Amino acid sequence: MAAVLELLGAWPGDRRVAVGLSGGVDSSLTAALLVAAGWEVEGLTLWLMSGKGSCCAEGLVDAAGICEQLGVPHHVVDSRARFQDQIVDFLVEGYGEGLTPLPCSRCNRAVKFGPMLEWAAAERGLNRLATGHYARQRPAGAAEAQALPGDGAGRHQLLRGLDPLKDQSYFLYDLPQAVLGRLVFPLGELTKEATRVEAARLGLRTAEKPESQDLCLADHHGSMRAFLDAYLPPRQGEIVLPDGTVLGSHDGIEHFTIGQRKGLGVAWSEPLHVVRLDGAMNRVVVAPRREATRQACVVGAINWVSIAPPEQTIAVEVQVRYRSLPEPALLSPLPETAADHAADRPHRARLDFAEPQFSVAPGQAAVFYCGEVLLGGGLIQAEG
Ligand SMILES: Nc1ncnc2c1ncn2[C@@H]1O[C@H](COP(=O)(O)OP(=O)(O)OP(=O)(O)O)[C@@H](O)[C@H]1O
Repeated sequence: MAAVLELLGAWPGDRRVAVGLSGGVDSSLTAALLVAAGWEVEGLTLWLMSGKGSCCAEGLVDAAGICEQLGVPHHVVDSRARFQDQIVDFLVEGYGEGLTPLPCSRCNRAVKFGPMLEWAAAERGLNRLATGHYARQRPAGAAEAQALPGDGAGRHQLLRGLDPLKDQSYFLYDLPQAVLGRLVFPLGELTKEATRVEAARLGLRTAEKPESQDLCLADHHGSMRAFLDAYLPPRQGEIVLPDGTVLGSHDGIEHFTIGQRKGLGVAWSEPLHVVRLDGAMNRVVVAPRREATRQACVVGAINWVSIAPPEQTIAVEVQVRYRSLPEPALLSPLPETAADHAADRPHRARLDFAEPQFSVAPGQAAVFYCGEVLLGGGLIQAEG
């Protein structure tokens, strides 16, 4: 803990900071550490959803309680409309089209970090934001000289959190440089275990709160299935082999994901996996495992973080899911199309995996690393 306090104590420049408080133990300790290191802290909670539960009313109360305990101001910003528009509607639309959309990175960019920084600057004159994410940020200039497969000059770097089991850098790949340069992640240096121990030692009232699920919407609705059922009416369709042979039926493609084997409800001579979700035909396509891997994929809407957009093929390690292991791949930039050019994330690339990959799901993020440094990331595109 002494090392974190030392790091925060030596942080260059402005020591006034808004802390994003969810009411959980991670953000509580983040605020407590910054206070202990002598920073001027104000708590900021985004009200994301109506209802009870730790993500809603309960979270707001716990966040207010922590601020009271630490003797710092607390602010609540009603962001329910933005969350509904940017996350809930986006998810429902994506699942309906047969994607496996990733809400968290989008939420961090469009709902949390950008809007929190804007609010803090406009309303409180605070230009820095801290959160309880397990990731690390190295300000441009402070970045240690390190061999990266691209030009990292003048860029703020994003690094994995030191706890390999909690590292959340994957969900932060889409943050723009202007945002990254204003962030502080005190917990990136800690393990989750150390966070719990320190929160208990400091007597923080949220120290014993149970870990939330990876996805807040699943927490809120009880399960992902319950969330989807609330928004998408059941739509009966077929489960088929790639040649069109009908093996069974389903009640909505949104309940399946690429690579899934269990719960298909079809019998075949060998185990089958979901290989494609066909939104137009409302079909789930299944095949034996050997047909469920991909040697390559196209990634779009890339956000380059710790290096400038490369002009040539580079070697990276890539994660195609939050919980997947980093795998070696070659990344080759693709020419921009007119549609790419119009978008705010114009860069696309092709990934050639060293080994065939399983569970490469359109809609999920492919995030590129060089060791602990997050280089960039983008969204896996549907085939063809
Ligand atoms: N509604 C919110 N308002 C403000 N900041 C938030 C909110 N939700 C999350 N955050 C910030 O993002 C960080 C990571 O959020 P995540 O949902 O992954 O929670 P977590 O890892 O369970 O953390 P915590 O224990 O603080 O809830 C939090 O630690 C907090 O700083």
